[in-house]
Amino acid sequence: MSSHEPNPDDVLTNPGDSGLDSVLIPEAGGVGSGTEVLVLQPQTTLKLRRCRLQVTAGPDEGRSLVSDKERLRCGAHSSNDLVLAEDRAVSRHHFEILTTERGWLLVDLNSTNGTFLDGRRVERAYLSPGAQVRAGSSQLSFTPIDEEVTLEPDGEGELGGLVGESVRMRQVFALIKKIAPLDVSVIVGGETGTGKELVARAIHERSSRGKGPLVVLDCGAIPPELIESELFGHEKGAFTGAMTARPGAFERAHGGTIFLDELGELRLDLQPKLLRVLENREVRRVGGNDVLEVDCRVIAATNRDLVKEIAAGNFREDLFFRLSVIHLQLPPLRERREDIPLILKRALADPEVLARHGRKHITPEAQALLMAYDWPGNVRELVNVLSHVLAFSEGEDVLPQHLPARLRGQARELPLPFNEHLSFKDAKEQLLENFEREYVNRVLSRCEGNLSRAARESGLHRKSIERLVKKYQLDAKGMKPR
Ligand SMILES: Nc1ncnc2c1ncn2[C@@H]1O[C@H](COP(=O)(O)OP(=O)(O)OP(=O)(O)O)[C@@H](O)[C@H]1O
Repeated sequence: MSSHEPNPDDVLTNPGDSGLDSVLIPEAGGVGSGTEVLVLQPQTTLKLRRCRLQVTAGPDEGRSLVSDKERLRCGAHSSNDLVLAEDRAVSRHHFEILTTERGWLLVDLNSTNGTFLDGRRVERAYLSPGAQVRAGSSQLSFTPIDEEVTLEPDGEGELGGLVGESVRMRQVFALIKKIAPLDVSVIVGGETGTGKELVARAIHERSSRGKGPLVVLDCGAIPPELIESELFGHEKGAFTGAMTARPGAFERAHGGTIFLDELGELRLDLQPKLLRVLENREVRRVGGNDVLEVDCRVIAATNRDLVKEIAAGNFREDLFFRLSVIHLQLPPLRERREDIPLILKRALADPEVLARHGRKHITPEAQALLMAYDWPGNVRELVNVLSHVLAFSEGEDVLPQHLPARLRGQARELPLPFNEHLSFKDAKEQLLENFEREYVNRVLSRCEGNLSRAARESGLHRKSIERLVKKYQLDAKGMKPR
């Protein structure tokens, strides 16, 4: 795996930090030593791990493969990723290359004639760039390819059910489009109701597995004693109540994607079992003897800070490492309030809503209250409030009095959002920074990213606006009308 050179303008932080969009690029040594989290800002680059395997001599000379798979198999059988069909001395499944936390691991699959690395027979060995592998009469050369992709906010204000025109959501859309075709695991973080499941669906639908199944398993909602059989399935009579055999979520997701919601709730003793499935791509049903091969992409969601959970001993670092090839953090709604009008507009234009409630209009006063509220339940809460309002408001106009009391109460006396647990100086500094960021963001959005106009309207010097834009890494360009 490549080492990541941070750009001086990048901000390094923890994935749990207040909803910053982030791409996590695990480094050798794992979470404790050197894991970097790169805050995804406009024009931030995303590093992708790929490798090339090329047959340089032997009957299949000229064949090659570029892959981003976590496990890449090579052999004579057609089910391998790289098929050496002509070489009679190659076994059906000869060797595989695994992406591990320490690098690319070459593993011989009990081949008849052995696997050789740089001339020496090996069972397991790490590959370095340019390594020469021999299988049967074939010589192969291995090259890691680290691709850097620049991610700019997407031009669209929605993607697969997700709505949002804020720079941060459009960055999320760009990231989804980029990573969907890659067959890598993803962890989606974010508070409850921020759209983690929608992200998983969008990734699945845009991947090569999109026509296959998407199996959703909520690790937090299943009784602890059933989770193992839900994940891996069970045979008839495996435990009291197992009247019939049942395939588990992994088996049902074969050829598609498994979405493990609330991964942070998964019991510690089950975590090694999950890791084993991910590494071997095989499951054994509870009470069963047969080993079943499963081929599915894993997307996991959590609203817990898994790095903190690892430090507290509640989550296994190796499992986290395995799953977090890409870590996408969704921002809470209160940090992208500018998305609220579009979410409301889309919801009101929904044909079902129109058929049931007719045309509705949210008055500017009601919209101001909706924009001022903090939405601890995020978009889910917003959608719920809207359905409540539609059910109880008569006439076309939605007025402030139609909104739940908690929204009206908060706007009357908006508390100063400071943290009293910090020292006075630090709390004041944090409050000021939040104010600066929010103020400049709003002025720039209003002025469609035009710095001179924003300077005029705010009474600030253009240089000061530029300094603040840089300090908070705001995307003035991305605020242009689309
Ligand atoms: N950006 C968005 N645009 C439109 N609707 C959204 C958006 N984000 C979430 N929603 C809606 O909010 C609700 C909750 O979304 P979802 O289940 O994906 O959230 P979640 O983060 O997985 O929640 P939880 O952590 O509680 O499982 C759904 O009704 C979904 O359609």
